[in-house]
Amino acid sequence: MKVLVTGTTGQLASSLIELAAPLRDIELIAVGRPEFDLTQPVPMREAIVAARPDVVISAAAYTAVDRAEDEPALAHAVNVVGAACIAEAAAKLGVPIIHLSTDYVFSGDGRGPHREDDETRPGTFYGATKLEGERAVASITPRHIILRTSWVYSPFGNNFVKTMLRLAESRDTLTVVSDQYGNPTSALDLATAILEIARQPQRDRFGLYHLAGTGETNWSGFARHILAVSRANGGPSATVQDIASADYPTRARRPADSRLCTEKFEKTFGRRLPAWQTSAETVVRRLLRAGQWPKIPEGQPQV
Ligand SMILES: NC(=O)C1=CN([C@@H]2O[C@H](COP(=O)(O)OP(=O)(O)OC[C@H]3O[C@@H](n4cnc5c(N)ncnc54)[C@H](OP(=O)(O)O)[C@@H]3O)[C@@H](O)[C@H]2O)C=CC1
Ligand SMILES: Cc1cn([C@H]2C[C@H](O)[C@@H](COP(=O)(O)OP(=O)(O)O[C@H]3O[C@@H](C)C(=O)[C@@H](O)[C@H]3O)O2)c(=O)[nH]c1=O
Ligand SMILES: [Mg+2]
Repeated sequence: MKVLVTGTTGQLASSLIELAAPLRDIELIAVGRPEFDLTQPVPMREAIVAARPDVVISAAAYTAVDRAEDEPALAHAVNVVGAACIAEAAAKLGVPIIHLSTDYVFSGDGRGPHREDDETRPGTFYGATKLEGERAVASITPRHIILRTSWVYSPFGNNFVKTMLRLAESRDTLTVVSDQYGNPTSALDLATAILEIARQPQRDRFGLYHLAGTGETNWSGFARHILAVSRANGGPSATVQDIASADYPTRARRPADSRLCTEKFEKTFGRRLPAWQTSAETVVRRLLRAGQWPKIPEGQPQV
């Protein structure tokens, strides 16, 4: 079968490309920049229609959480208008779309784990555009599987794991917020589950689901685990000091508790993602082997 993913260098797109490469039954096509830009979504939509995939995975998004506060129009163009255009292509072909969304649709002021029908109230512009994007996709085609995931890391692109390894190279102590709770998710685990869903006939499984790594932590707990694994494998290490969000000012205010309840996904699809600690260990070890943890994300404070 032919599976099309939007985005070419994103964490999830890269994971899908890597995992699908050896599979005989899946031909994976990635569409994205520089050829196609979601701010000009019509050519992208037409290219998708012309490619005639059996399923579309809508993974590309504007993901710079802080920068989105200052570039609301761009974030909206990509996450809402762009996502809608991708859904139009899937609708025109009559094929399912698997669209990715985020835990940041929740304000995080209430207690998690959040269920799919819990009240959404994004506190960031990124979260607001992702929520509007979900709604646009759902209104355009009933054949949608919307997956809200969280705290994604991988050997690819920019992410918190790479940032921690990078900072630990030059510092003895890292200060990391300990009052924001969530579920770290490996993009490779996510991609594995998505390819499995893509293979199955969808029928009555369309809808909205939460899908994230099993177990929960806060950012400092995540950092501590990353650096413990790194240290044990001869990589950079540092002491992690807990701080409050108030002591780590950022342009966008992150949710305090955006933990996701993944029960609905488990009941419907009969699987859950591995424990976040196990998957994080796999990714850290792989990064250490490759000697790679480049680039602190643009627009992020580099304390
Ligand atoms: N990262 C995270 O922590 C989380 C992500 N998600 C969601 O999961 C999905 C996948 O995220 P992830 O793989 O981590 O994202 P990344 O930030 O790693 O990658 C984003 C992708 O979107 C593409 N993109 C951004 N702007 C445009 C544009 N104007 N035109 C075309 N493509 C564009 C990028 O393209 P290019 O390759 O050209 O840079 C890149 O391929 C997204 O929908 C995201 O909202 C949900 C929860 C957590
Ligand atoms: C680098 C760093 C970050 N932090 C804090 C800032 C923030 O509250 C938290 C996480 O930082 P980041 O900027 O890496 O994470 P952030 O960009 O907010 O990650 C989010 O990205 C989007 C795309 C999503 O959809 C979310 O699920 C989530 O993964 O850690 C520290 O406390 N110390 C540090 O040294
Ligand atoms: Mg970030």
